[in-house]
Amino acid sequence: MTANMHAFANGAELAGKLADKVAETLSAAVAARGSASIAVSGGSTPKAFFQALSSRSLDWGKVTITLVDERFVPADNPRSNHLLVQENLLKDKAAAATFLPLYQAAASVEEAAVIATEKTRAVGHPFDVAILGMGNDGHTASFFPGGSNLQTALDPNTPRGIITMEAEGAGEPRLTFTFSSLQDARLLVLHIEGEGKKDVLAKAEASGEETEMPIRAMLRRAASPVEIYWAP
Ligand SMILES: O=C1O[C@H](COP(=O)(O)O)[C@@H](O)[C@H](O)[C@H]1O
Repeated sequence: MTANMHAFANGAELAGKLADKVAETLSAAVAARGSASIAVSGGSTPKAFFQALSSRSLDWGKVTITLVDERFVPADNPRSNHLLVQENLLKDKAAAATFLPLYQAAASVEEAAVIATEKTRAVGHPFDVAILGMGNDGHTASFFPGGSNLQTALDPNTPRGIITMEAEGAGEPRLTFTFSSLQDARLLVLHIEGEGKKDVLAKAEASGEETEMPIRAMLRRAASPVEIYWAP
């Protein structure tokens, strides 16, 4: 519905300011409801933000962290989003948080999605914070153009939870929270960096099918305003 642009001079400044905003939102959630939840993205962009957030003082013991999406690979795989979070966020002060992984050592990705949905059922009604990324193809979470379950993932009537996604641009089969799970986060952030991503965002903001650039679903239909954090 609404998107607000927050532009910073560089990635380090963005990481610090976003960490401040997220820490403030999580602290307010703990004060208001006794606990807080955050779903974060993987990929190459969020590393500095994770490191900044891990140093912020708040009652991390009352915070649950999960992933927006994950590859169907175990946590020791270099492409695992869990590994990225483990190495960059679940340390320092944030080591006291509870982490709920999406990957499950199940026989199939479909079975893993069912188990992950069950294990994350208690959080995210709505999430206090959801941090989205965006690929150069306009995907967010694992909502890939041409994805096997894309229509279901983007359907506002698909319940909260995790579904599978396979797509040419995705590499491994994926596990992803659905659109309905993420779009009403109390703080909904799109974190992107670089001139290239700014151009992709401009294209996404223009007219066109959601299925061609699935980030459009968030930009157009999310119940919460999308707070865009960008740096060159
Ligand atoms: O595949 C993924 O990529 C996107 C964007 O990643 P980036 O490397 O361009 O920052 C990310 O948001 C998503 O969580 C991840 O699984």
